[in-house]
Amino acid sequence: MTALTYQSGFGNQFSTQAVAGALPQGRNSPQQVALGLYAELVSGSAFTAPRAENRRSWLYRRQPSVVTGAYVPYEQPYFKTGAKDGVAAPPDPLRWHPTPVPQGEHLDFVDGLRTVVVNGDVDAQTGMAAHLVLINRSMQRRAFVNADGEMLVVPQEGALRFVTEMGVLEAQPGEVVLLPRGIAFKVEVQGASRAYVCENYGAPFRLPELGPIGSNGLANPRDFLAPVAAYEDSAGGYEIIKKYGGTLWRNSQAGTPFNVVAWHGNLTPLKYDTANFMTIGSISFDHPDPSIFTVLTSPSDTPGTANCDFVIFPPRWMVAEDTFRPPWYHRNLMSEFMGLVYGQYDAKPEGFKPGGMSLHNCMVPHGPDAEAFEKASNAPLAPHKLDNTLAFMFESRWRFHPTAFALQDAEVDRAYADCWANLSDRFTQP
Ligand SMILES: O=C(O)Cc1cc(O)ccc1O
Ligand SMILES: [Fe+2]
Repeated sequence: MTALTYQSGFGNQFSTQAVAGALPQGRNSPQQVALGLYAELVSGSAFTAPRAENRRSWLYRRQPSVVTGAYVPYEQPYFKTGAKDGVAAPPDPLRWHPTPVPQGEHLDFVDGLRTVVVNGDVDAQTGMAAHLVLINRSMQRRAFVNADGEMLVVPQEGALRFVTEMGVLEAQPGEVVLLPRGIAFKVEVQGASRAYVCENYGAPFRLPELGPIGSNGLANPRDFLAPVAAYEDSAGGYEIIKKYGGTLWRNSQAGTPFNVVAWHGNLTPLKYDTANFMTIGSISFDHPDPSIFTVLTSPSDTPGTANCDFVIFPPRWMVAEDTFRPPWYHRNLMSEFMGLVYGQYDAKPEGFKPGGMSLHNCMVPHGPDAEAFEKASNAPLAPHKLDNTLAFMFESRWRFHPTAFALQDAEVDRAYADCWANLSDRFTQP
């Protein structure tokens, strides 16, 4: 396998062609595109969105994507959409042990998707879903198009290869991939693989403002990598699975959707290696808010109150003096869904396993388990590296509703609340 080529920079205006002369120069839509190609525009924002938020790309392809078959419904009962597909959210903290990848049945990226929590309303373009995807089979002559939202994929076990209309990307655990709304892709695996997915129905993810941090730091724009144009040459039909308004549809078409010979623009799949995240933390005292770990944010219409923040807890030094260093006990207006890619999470060193998940919804109290509290309250405060660890959080202003799958079929940790039971009343009256 040869190493893939990428182009660097979040939101850049990229130009790429797989065949010399395919990309029009000086205009987007010449009377005749070179090499017999068709021009097609994909808009990821309203035409009139402000320049900083405007996303669109021009695709030059062998056939326009309108050449396809008629859609019929497709059954995938575990792929859910919006708050309406969840059950009443109990006000308890919830945690799940890792769900193994099943071996008996063939599961690709589409059939292996298991929605865990949902909020919002896809028709109102608000909210998101957090899914697990359990994969043991590559998509072959099959592509997926999600008109409901962009997808942020967080591989947890196994490397994933994404063939997209705009080219090919590979990602392994520690890296993440952002797939824009409406762009066709398929996922190839080498063996049993598991990933977390954020499906974002709202405003597209962007880099957070840096405020007093300045012009550098956190996720730097150049570390986001876009693919170069690549097209499939092999003949034969394709099945397209399309998610549209919370319903899945399928069709058959004679050609491949991966027929884009050249493209330019700023709407593109991206990958990002979290090892490149420039982490900031306290160098004096106190535990800062986790917003310092924001990689990407999907804003809502209320300033500072995200539809979804993607936050990571990467390897970092803990040096704060006279401080309880792990997260504090807290209740949060925002709702917190977490996963663990590898290693240990400092607030729950034993109970939260790689591949597991937790849900601390709006105003649900949570914090370090009794063991972590005991340890951190008594540890010598020498500089200490939290190493070989990567947890993440999808944080949303909208309360998450677990799905029936999450509460009935997944590995719910029925004893989760016990992890705080030993936090006894230690008050001593002076
Ligand atoms: O609850 C959690 O584990 C996530 C979290 C981490 C942190 O450092 C501060 C607040 C917070 O919600
Ligand atoms: Fe929290």
